Amino acid sequence: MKRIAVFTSGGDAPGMNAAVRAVVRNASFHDMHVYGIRRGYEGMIDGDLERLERRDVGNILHRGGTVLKTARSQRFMTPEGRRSAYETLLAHDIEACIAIGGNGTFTGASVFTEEYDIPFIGVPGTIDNDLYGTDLTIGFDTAVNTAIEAVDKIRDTADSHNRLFFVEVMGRHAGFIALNTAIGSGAASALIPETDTTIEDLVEFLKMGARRKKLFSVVIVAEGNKNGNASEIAAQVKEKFDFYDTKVTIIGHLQRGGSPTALDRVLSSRLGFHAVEGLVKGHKNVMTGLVNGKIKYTPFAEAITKSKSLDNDLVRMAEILAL
Ligand SMILES: Nc1ncnc2c1ncn2[C@@H]1O[C@H](COP(=O)(O)OP(=O)(O)OP(=O)(O)O)[C@@H](O)[C@H]1O
Ligand SMILES: O=P(O)(O)OC[C@H]1O[C@](O)(CO)[C@@H](O)[C@@H]1O
Ligand SMILES: [Mg+2]
Repeated sequence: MKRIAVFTSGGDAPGMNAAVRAVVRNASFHDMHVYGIRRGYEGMIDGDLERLERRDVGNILHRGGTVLKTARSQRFMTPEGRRSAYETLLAHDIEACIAIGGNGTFTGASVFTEEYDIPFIGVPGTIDNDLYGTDLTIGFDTAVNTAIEAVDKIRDTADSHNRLFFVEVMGRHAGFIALNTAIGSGAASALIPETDTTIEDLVEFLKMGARRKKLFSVVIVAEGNKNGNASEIAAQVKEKFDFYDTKVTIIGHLQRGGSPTALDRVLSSRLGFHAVEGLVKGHKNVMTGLVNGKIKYTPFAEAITKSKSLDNDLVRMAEILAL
């Protein structure tokens, strides 16, 4: 294999640049030419790509965001868009692609590789950590660290004013960020999509805290939880229990930016490096993951259809430690 392409797609995640660097450097080691496609599938459709050499990916490992830019592409969802993307790859004699993104990106790759015979290897890059076939995704650790730092600050002011704060964190369909933020910041509770905590349950829990002289409280709300957004939940709780002065903070896209943590830098480097190793060994249409500390290749079909379950022990522990 002589010419490959790499691109980032979906939401950006801290560590994507480290993964791009690892792909380019290892592919160069194997005497391959690498093309960087800008703006994910959008750039693939538009022919927006250029050759990347070793020096082109210097000084990016520590930077957040993605130097290749990213996009959510409506056009790639159509057969016409995917045909244009294929024509771009043909025109540049690209023999394989390395896709850095989340479940949507690999769903797109799966559809594309059923239509066209070009091998793809996936690198899990999403702050949501919602991919089966890897214990961690690129950007998750940095996002959790950012959220915890924010909650530490909220605690100071919540404590000073005896207030109840609802802090909303990202996680479209998954509670990994919320649960880990709650544990790491010592929050009273986490409302996550994977559990069935109702407003009544939460109110009972907060009442118990108040009886135990808890003068302030922080509740972490995953955006994908079943009770609504943080403001809606705050309003419902206030109606049933108005002991605390209640405030809402949405951390939002702060969680997607910033320099990657050490863990994310090493993870991204390993996954990017082994994506190229996978291609060299003849793997195709698989996602490179890290399972129990070891590199594992999981077919796209499994990575996107199987769901990664939350560790129930962590859920139980979070509840007990918060009491
Ligand atoms: N069924 C599909 N068919 C074709 N392309 C798809 C499909 N699903 C997703 N894609 C492509 O993958 C892109 C990225 O997906 P998505 O926006 O869901 O982000 P993601 O990769 O899941 O990352 P993140 O969740 O971190 O934002 C989509 O914008 C679209 O171009
Ligand atoms: O930046 P956008 O396109 O609004 O996407 C936000 C979504 O992307 C993610 O950050 C990553 O999937 C989700 O947690 C969040 O719901
Ligand atoms: Mg996703």
